Amino acid sequence: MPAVEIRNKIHWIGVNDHTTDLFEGLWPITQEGVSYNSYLVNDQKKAIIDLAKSIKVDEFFKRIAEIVNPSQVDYIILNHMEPDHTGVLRVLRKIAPQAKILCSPKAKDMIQAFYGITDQVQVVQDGEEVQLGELTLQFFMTPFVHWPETMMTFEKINRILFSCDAFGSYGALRGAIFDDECTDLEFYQKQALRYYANIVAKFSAQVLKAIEKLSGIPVDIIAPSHGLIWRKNPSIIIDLYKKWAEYAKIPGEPGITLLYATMYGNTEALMDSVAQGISQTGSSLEIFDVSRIHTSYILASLWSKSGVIIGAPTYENELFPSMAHVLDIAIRKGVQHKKVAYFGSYGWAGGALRELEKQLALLKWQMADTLVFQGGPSQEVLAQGKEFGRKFAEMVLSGMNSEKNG
Ligand SMILES: Cc1cc2nc3c(=O)[nH]c(=O)nc-3n(C[C@H](O)[C@H](O)[C@H](O)COP(=O)(O)O)c2cc1C
Repeated sequence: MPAVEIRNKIHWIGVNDHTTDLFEGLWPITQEGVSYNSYLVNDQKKAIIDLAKSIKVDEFFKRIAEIVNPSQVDYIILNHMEPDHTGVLRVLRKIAPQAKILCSPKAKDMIQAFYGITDQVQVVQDGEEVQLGELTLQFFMTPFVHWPETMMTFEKINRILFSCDAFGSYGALRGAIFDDECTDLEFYQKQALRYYANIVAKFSAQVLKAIEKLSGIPVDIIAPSHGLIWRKNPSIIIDLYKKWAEYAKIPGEPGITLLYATMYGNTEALMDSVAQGISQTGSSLEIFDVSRIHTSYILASLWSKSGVIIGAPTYENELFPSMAHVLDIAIRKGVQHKKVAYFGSYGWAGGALRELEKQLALLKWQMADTLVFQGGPSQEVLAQGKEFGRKFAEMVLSGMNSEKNG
């Protein structure tokens, strides 16, 4: 996709990545892709704000060359050191050795550690400004959104906030780079939530701090490093980020994530009854077979919904491994404050619940109900399952004030 003018003298010079299967080596993007948004300010001085992953080197330099000769770049602004934004730095340094790298105090050592670059690195302080001619860039430290060295860059005349990972999403750009040109905002909002739950959620307290810190700045356009540029309605993505960051402190919106795993269909049979019971209440419901659906997608649901139902059989005296894995990732990502219920089949002595309770203690999720059964579910157990789902969903919908009953 060729460079796109955002405002006079300011261009998007990003690249789409359709070949990386796992973002950060972990999160699937085979279907969705991702963009590495980079920006060129072509004033008396020329500045590039954030770069791209090294595999996109050819395309990236072609994009710069559409606007300026890459050797004439004066400033390279690194908001964040993660290699999806800095991977082409060594090449750019070779092409434009005179260009000054501007970065946060914490990023200086990291530039040396990641790329062996020490000269022409200039640290900027919180609030510091750099005049490029008509346009002025101002820097704001936003630590841990997403790494400790992260900062954001604000162009004062056009009021554009180059926010790096904050307000970003998975999803390659499909021709439209602006929110007002995009015919499928829902796709990017969904991918923004998945991106948030996978990558940013752990730092929700710092996200809220950053939003609060920047609230006094008159922002017209949010230009993140991944996904759409929000120029018509930046408040949409700001409000979503605020809401998602708050979910680190509260259970989330009323609704249920139903996770299940099954070897021979016994637990799955009960899952259908449980889902039937839930659906009678009108509660929102997302169902995931945890052995087949990647945790990346499950985390988005877990992060945003207040209730979780776990259906899994006993496996070698413990919880079924793929369920234990999902919950382990939820522990690492700090998914907390949920109400939870468990059901599952066992063959002779059970044991899944024992291990689950250890994980729930780490998650600080509150167990509301359990339903364990031996072998296949009888008609009676299926009826109990339906009731179990209905009762739990009603509790979730009513704000989850009911006491523990399992
Ligand atoms: C590899 C394997 C290990 C199992 N380990 C246990 C166990 O330790 N304790 C137990 O009570 N049942 C155990 N079972 C039996 C299952 O829990 C039982 O078959 C259950 O009905 C399976 O539910 P599903 O059809 O939903 O997978 C095991 C089954 C398999 C295949």
